[in-house]
Amino acid sequence: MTVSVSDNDLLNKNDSVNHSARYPVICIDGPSGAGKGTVTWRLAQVLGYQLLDSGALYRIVGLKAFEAGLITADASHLIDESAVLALTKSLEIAFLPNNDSGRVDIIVNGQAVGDQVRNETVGGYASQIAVFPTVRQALLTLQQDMATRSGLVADGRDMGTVVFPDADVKVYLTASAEARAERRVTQLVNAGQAADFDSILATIKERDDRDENRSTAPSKPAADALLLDSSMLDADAVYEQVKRHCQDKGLFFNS
Ligand SMILES: Nc1ncnc2c1ncn2[C@@H]1O[C@H](COP(=O)(O)OP(=O)(O)O)[C@@H](O)[C@H]1O
Ligand SMILES: Nc1ccn([C@@H]2O[C@H](COP(=O)(O)OP(=O)(O)O)[C@@H](O)[C@H]2O)c(=O)n1
Repeated sequence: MTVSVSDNDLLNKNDSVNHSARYPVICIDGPSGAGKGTVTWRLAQVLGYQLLDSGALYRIVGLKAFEAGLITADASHLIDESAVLALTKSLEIAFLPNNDSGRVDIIVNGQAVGDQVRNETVGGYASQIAVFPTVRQALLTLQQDMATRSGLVADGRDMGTVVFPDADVKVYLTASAEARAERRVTQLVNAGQAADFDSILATIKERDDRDENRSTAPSKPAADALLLDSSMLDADAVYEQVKRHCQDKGLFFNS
């Protein structure tokens, strides 16, 4: 697998203040719906850093594994790890930051992958293949390589624990499962789609359970992470707290 990122205005804006050979890395980990993507995007924009949406990598592999018949939606049969690994290695992925959506667009083997990859079902596929150590290993160095060109804000489950253990800033963003399910309902309703709170809550809890209890790189706070519960905070308040923490760790903000 290869991953590339477009050289657009999101990248390297802050290069003038980063003269060291090692670029700053900010890790934002936590469960689904905690608000990681929202604060990651804003930090990347303000700081001019590159953005790593690591969940998108697992989502792409999960979707392609489902399409290839390697996994089922109900996680009912034993998955062939070596087949998922071979598929992972065959993928060429490009990320293109999209200012309209506040997310990265994803190109796989030259073809744009639509919004489908962001839905809850594909999140479930992702968490099925994310348990495999060999698949995680195949994704490791290409994630780490993204910190060699500019500052990086990395969003995921194991950014602070496994991928960037020496990161300058680590945040573990949580919220109650109910608050996160409510956000997903609002998101779907705003997109004109039907949303059932109870089934979304059940799906979120199932994914939390799989992500937190797998043996390789489980979702958990790094020992040196700031723990932030966003249940009672809006997105601006979360950003301000994370920004303050970054400043405490020596990162410079122009605005
Ligand atoms: N602090 C917050 N309070 C309420 N809603 C939020 C907050 N942060 C993000 N959201 C909204 O919740 C949804 C999920 O946020 P997102 O950043 O995608 O979470 P994650 O990346 O952790 O899954 C989005 O619709 C987003 O606009
Ligand atoms: N660093 C990461 C990122 C995601 N993942 C897996 O990929 C799934 C989708 O991640 P995501 O970050 O896109 O999900 P959301 O938090 O946006 O719902 C997670 O539920 C994890 O199973 C992972 O194992 N490690």
